[in-house]
Amino acid sequence: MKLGIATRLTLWMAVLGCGAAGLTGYYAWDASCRLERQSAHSELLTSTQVLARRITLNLESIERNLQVIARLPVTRQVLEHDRPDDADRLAVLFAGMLDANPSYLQLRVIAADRHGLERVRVDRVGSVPQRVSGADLEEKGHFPYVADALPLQDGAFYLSRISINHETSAGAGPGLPMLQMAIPVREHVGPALGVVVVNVDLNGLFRLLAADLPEDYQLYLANGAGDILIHPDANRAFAFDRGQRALLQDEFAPVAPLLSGDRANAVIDAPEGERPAQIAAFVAQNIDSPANGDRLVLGLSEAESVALAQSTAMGWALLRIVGGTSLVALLGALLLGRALTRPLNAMAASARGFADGHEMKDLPLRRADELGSLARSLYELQAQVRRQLGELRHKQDELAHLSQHDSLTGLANRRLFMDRLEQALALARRHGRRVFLLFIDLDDFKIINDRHGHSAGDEVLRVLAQRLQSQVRELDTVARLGGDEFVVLLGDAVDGAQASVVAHKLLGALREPVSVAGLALDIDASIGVSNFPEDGQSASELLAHADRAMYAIKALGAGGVGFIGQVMPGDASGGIRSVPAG
Ligand SMILES: Nc1nc2c(ncn2[C@@H]2O[C@H](COP(=O)(O)OP(=O)(O)OP(=O)(O)O)[C@@H](O)[C@H]2O)c(=O)[nH]1
Repeated sequence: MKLGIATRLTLWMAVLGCGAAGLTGYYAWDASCRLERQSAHSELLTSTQVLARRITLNLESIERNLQVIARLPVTRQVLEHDRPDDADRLAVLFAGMLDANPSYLQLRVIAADRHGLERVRVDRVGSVPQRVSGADLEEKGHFPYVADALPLQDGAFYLSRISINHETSAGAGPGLPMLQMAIPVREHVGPALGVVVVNVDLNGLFRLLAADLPEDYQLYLANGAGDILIHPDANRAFAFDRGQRALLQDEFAPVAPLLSGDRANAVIDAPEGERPAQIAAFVAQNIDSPANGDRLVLGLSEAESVALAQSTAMGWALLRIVGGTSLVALLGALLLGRALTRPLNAMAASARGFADGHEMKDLPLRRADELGSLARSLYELQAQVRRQLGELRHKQDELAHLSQHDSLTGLANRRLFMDRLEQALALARRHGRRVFLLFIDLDDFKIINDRHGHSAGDEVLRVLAQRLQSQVRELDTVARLGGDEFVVLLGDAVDGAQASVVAHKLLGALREPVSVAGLALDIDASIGVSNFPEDGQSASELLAHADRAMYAIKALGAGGVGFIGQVMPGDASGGIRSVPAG
């Protein structure tokens, strides 16, 4: 199928318009996605770093609280003297501290002697601090938070690994992920009297720390081996406690350098797998204590769809804009295509009309653009073609005239004369009319040429031709057969008398002197007359008889008019009858 300019133009413009709008939209959306992703990376990393810093600060705060308790005189007195009053006062303090610190599960003072007997202990039961006393107090000397903390220097503290609390006898937090911190209590010098121990609820601690983070952030925590401690999917946390293994580096491979200490942080674009695509940031945080150090890896993640929500919304908005722009481009292309092709079609129709002989009209001549220029060119072309056609017709007319007329005198030539004679004979046959033919030959014309020159002879021929023409009527035909021979066809002469009158009138006109180059030249002529139907039936027959009559007159030597047809016996002219003038 052949497409027109309008269709092709429309398609091209539509493709270009839609393509340009689509590319612009795509690159704008892509740039927006990249910027928003970078922004999400940066926000996540900063939030994770802030969270890690909060952990450190929180642990420092816990340590400070324990230091304060360890240095209280009442704490030492409880350990040294085991007086109930002191224990009561310390228990009230512990209850107040549990109230003030929701992540504290348990606060205890444990003696170094008596196998590490708990002296003062306050547990959190539900949300209420509750003192444990009397026979419910237990010996804890064999637990690391006692055994490892007692030898510590003043100011140092013990920090347990994060684990699930399996102390079945413990009044608070059984089965919960937990962190224990302990500080020795001593006089200025000498061995420790005991330890102050706090059990911290890990989940509670992180709930507090992460309370002001956006809701869609998900928290990860792993120990130095990569064991997951906190995970959005609770089933993956503390897998080692159930004899399984769930490692953060298995889920997020780029975390491995953080665990080995090669890197401090990592930002990850986790592709879609078991869960939707995520953006995550991880920070390694050393938890140093004189007794045992550990490394924690803390992470925050956000679903990519949430992180890039604005870009997604912008993508849809861009899609609508691109769709609208494409529609406008399509309409514009359609209108432009029509605007361009309508005048072109009109011009094409005009040109076709011109080819069929009509004048070109409705051309957009006043337009200032290329179409206007094309229209003006067409208009000029039309004018030129018309001019040239006119000239051609004129030349054709000239040629036609030349082919039928004598170039010297302008009279009809032999061909035209014979045509007219044939026509006249046909009419005469049909209407039963007569036709008279006069054959005129100038006498001694050669002498004029010889004496006065050929051009003078020409002038004489022209003058005499005009005289002949002026003496006959419009229906009659005067022709020059060549040289000094003329013929006259009398179209409506009815009889010989009328023909004779005309012949003598012509002879008289010829005999008038002709002025050439200041000379008055006398001319004479011999005229032979034949007529249809008496003297012949055909044109050539009539012409030959008129010629014969003319020669017969010429032979008499004095010019004049002679008729053929009525043979006069004994006439020396051989049937030629000389007709006297008038
Ligand atoms: N100037 C001029 N002379 C012509 C033209 N055509 C023929 N002639 C001359 O006309 C003359 C005709 O000569 P002829 O046929 O002998 O006739 P004539 O001299 O009139 O003699 P007769 O007919 O016997 O009276 C010749 O000299 C031709 O050269 C022409 O177009 N112009």
